[in-house]
Amino acid sequence: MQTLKSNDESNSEAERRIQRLSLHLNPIPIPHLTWNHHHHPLQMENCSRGGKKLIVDANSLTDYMRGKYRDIQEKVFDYFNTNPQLQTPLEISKDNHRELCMNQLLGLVRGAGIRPLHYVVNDPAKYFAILEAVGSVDMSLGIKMGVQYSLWGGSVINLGTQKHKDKYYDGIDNLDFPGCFAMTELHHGSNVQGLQTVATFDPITDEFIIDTPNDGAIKWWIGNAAVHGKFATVFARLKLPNYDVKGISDMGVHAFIVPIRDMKTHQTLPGIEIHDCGHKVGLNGVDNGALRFRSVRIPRDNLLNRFGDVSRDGQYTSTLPSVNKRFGATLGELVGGRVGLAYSSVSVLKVSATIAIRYSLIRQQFGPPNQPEVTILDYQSHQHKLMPMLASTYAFHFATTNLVEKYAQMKKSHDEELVADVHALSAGLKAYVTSYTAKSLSICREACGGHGYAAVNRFGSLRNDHDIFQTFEGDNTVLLQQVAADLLKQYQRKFKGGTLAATWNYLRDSMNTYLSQPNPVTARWEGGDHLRDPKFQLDAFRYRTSRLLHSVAVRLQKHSKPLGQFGAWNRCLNHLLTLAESHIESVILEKFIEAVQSCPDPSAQAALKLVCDLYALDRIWNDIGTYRNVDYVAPNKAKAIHKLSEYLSFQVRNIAKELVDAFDLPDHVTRAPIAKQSGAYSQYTQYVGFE
Ligand SMILES: Cc1cc2nc3c(=O)[nH]c(=O)nc-3n(C[C@H](O)[C@H](O)[C@H](O)COP(=O)(O)OP(=O)(O)OC[C@H]3O[C@@H](n4cnc5c(N)ncnc54)[C@H](O)[C@@H]3O)c2cc1C
Repeated sequence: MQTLKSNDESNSEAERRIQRLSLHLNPIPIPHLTWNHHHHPLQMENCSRGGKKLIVDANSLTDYMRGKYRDIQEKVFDYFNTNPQLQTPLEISKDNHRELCMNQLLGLVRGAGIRPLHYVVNDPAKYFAILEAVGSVDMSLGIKMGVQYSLWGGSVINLGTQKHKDKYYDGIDNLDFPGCFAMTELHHGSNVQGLQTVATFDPITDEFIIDTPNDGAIKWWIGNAAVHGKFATVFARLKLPNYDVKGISDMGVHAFIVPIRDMKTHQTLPGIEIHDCGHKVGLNGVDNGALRFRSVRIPRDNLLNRFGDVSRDGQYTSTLPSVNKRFGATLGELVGGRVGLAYSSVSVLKVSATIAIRYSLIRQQFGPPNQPEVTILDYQSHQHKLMPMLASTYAFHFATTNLVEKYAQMKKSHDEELVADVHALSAGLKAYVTSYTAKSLSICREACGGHGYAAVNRFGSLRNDHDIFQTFEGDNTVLLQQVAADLLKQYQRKFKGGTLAATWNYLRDSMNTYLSQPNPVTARWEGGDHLRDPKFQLDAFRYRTSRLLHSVAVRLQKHSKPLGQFGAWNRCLNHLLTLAESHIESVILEKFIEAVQSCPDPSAQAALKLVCDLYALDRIWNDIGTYRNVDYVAPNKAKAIHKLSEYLSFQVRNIAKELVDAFDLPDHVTRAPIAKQSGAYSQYTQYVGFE
């Protein structure tokens, strides 16, 4: 068995070995940051592992990355740090976890005095910052808070009118009115228009009668329903007596406030049956339940009537002309949940990457005979696992921060284009980021070997709790199709001479470039300056998206005659999903490049540029087959891209410590003993009981 050695024990032999390990990587000088207005020379130092290493000041990087709302995040961290009774233990039963989670939320609101609904309404970016911090205390708590404030609170605020705000705002905010968001049914999750619960208007009593017409319509998976909820926003088909035809008209899916438990006794109200959805793969601090309604009467006022209303005499009114438009507007108001998930998923990725990288910097395994062992992050394979992931974490940080800003702007301006933009962008980023994080959590666990499997080192709970982020608030495969559909709409608009929404603007130029063949001269350019030029990188991403968009549009047209629209869509589905992902990658890169360019500190800017180049080139390399197939990249260039991305991984490894430090996650947030910033091994041995 190899003996464990501390970090300090590296000596010149080990350094020489690492140098040998990295000899195949020709150092390529870091190109001038031509867009750096400050023109400070970049500071480099000789690296013990060979080559040059950037000198990075993690603090200035943190200052740049840190959102405006760090103070409130620290308030959350401090509150839980100083209230150990509110920290979630590693082993806890489902029922205890649910109670603890409710107490954590009560503590946050009534103990720490943080009022999330206030921020949902007035400062959404601050609300998402709180959600992020709370999620890193316990992801169940983040979701519980999301159910109460984004979903239950958000539906009342965004789908209701002033009378609803007057009646419910304070109770939701101070948790007197814990509530649920009851959309999904046993038979329908993604296809919300297929919901079957009904709300029939009774003009005699001026009430709606809520019914579950069959078992397929039982509301399922409803967070906060099994134990704590007193109210639910129930999505149901609004039915009205139609006197003209002596029948009933279906006005489509609407939202209704339904009290489900008695305010005083907490007993389930008559006509309502509630069951527990049971033990889950993760998020067991959230009490998901199933609800059945049998002729449950609620006042007419409980219809959340912003987009459609029913008068005392049973007349339906709406400013929106069709069922589809009303449905679109209703769901459009709920994108906040998606924005929050994308943003929180990045924070899960930050925690996971921090644990894996900090540990990989102290862990040593193997070495040349009779020589000190090598730090595992110096293995090329390990760099390949973790460095592009670290680069992606940075990329997602800037992309989701931008999304949050856009969302906050949209809430203020209600500008129609911005609404459409945020809708598609939130769908795309939520799908892309949560899928990436889910895969990365397994990679991080594996990168930490056996110790990654100890529950105390977090990967198990992070993976289990986060996994469902891929499904709720819109299944990722379904969301990507919305992005593809939106791109096709924009594409058609372009050919009709219309304008493009801001996020898709690039398509105007790149579609034109695409329609000509790739340039055979630039296809051969392989110099480091060229490959690290943001213009080359963005062009390559956008070219791929434009090409996929054009080709799928042609294919859809071809297949729609024999197969119909639905059949044609299904025939091209994988192509459409690749298109959506490619587009989202372009947007992420664009936001990253903008963030690098606006960074005021030269050392932080140089570090970000390195990371951004790795993000871009690694993605291009991952999809090199596509680029080669159309001769966008000649064989020599493909080889240069591969070599450069390996080299960049190596360079990023050199500043990996500073890069994870810049996430600014204190040990009491990362919590894993193997990732402690000092004495990791001793904390780990103490955890299992050694003195
Ligand atoms: C822990 C948890 C908490 C939840 N909390 C709530 C809550 O509080 N309130 C609430 O209303 N709901 C809640 N949900 C429900 C959740 O929103 C749904 O599960 C989600 O929307 C997906 O729907 P589904 O389960 O019906 O999946 P399905 O739509 O049945 O999807 C199953 C599979 O089919 C694929 N698929 C479906 N449609 C298509 C298509 N058109 N093209 C290609 N593939 C397709 C999907 O990609 C997926 O892989 C929760 C769920 C869970 C597990």
